[in-house]
Amino acid sequence: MYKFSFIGSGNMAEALIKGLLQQPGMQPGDVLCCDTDTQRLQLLQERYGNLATSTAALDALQAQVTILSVKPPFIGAVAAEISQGAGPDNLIVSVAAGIPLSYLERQLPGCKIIRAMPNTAALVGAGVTAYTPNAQVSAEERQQVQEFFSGVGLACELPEAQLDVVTALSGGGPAYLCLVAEALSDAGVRLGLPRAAASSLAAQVLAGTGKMIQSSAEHPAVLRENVCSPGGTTIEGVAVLEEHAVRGAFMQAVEAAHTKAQQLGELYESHDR
Ligand SMILES: NC(=O)C1=CN([C@@H]2O[C@H](COP(=O)(O)OP(=O)(O)OC[C@H]3O[C@@H](n4cnc5c(N)ncnc54)[C@H](O)[C@@H]3O)[C@@H](O)[C@H]2O)C=CC1
Ligand SMILES: O=C(O)[C@@H]1CCC=N1
Repeated sequence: MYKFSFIGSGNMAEALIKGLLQQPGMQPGDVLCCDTDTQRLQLLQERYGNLATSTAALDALQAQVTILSVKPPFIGAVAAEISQGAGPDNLIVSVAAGIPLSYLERQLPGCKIIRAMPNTAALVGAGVTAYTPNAQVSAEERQQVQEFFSGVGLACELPEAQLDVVTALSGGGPAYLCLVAEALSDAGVRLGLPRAAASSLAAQVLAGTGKMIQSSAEHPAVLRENVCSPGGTTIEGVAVLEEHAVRGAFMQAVEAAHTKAQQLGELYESHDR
C-alpha cells in the first residue's frame, strides 16, 4: 500500500510530492504517480528518485490517500476510470479548481472525498491549503488530510462555499506575486542592475516581506508606513502605484478568478460527466 498516489502528475502534484518528500520518514517509494504522459513520469523519477509510476489511473487506488490532480476538464474521465474500483475504503482528495463535492460524489458514489485547494508554494513547504470533507470522511481521516497538507505548509478546513474564494486568492496567489517579482526585477534592470542581482533582490523582498507580515503584530499598512519616510523616496513610488490603482487591480484580479471558479462549478453542478 502506497501512502499517497496522484492521478495527474503535473505542476501541482509535483509541488505536493516535493514538499512531502522533505518530511521525515517519507521515501519516494511511498508515492505512486499516475499520468498518461510517460515522459512526465520519467522526468519525475529523474528529479525525485524511485517514485512508483503507472499510466493506469486505477492503480492509484492502492494508496491510503489518492489525490486527483488532473485539470478540471479531465476530472470526469478520470472519475469514470476509477469508479470501477473505488469504494468506501478509498480516501480521494480532489485539488481541481471549481469542481464541487456534489459532482465528485455523483461520479464516485460511497467514497470518502475531500475537495481541497492547495498552492504551488507546497514545493518549498510554504503552501497553503483549505479543504472540505464530505460526510463519509471520519474525524481520523480529516486529521490524516490535515497532516498531509500541513506537512507542506498551512492547512485548514473551511466550508465548501468558501473554496472558490480560496482558489482565487491563495490558489492563484503565487502567479500574482511572481508577476510582481518579475516586474520589480525588470525595473531594476531598466535602471541598470544586472539581471541576476535584480531578480535576487526582488525575490528576497517578497520572501522577507511575507515573513515580516506573518511574524509582526502590526497591520501591513503600518509596515508599509514604516518604509515611507516623510519626503523620502518610497512614498514617491507608492504614489505612482496608487495613481495606477494597483490595489483595485489586485482586488479585481481575485474577483475575476473567483468568477471563473464559480462558472466552472456551475458547469459541473448540472453535468453528469
Ligand atoms: N497549478 C496550480 O497552481 C494549481 C493547480 N490546482 C489544480 O490542480 C490540477 C492540476 O493542475 P496542474 O498541475 O497545474 O496541471 P498540469 O497540466 O501541470 O498537470 C496535469 C497532469 O495530468 C495529466 N493527465 C491528463 N489526463 C490524465 C488522465 N486521464 N490520467 C492521468 N493523468 C492525466 C497530464 O499529463 C498532466 O501531467 C487542476 O485541477 C488545477 O485546478 C490547484 C491549485 C493550484
Ligand atoms: O489557474 C487555475 O485554474 C489553478 C487553480 C488555482 C491555481 N491554478
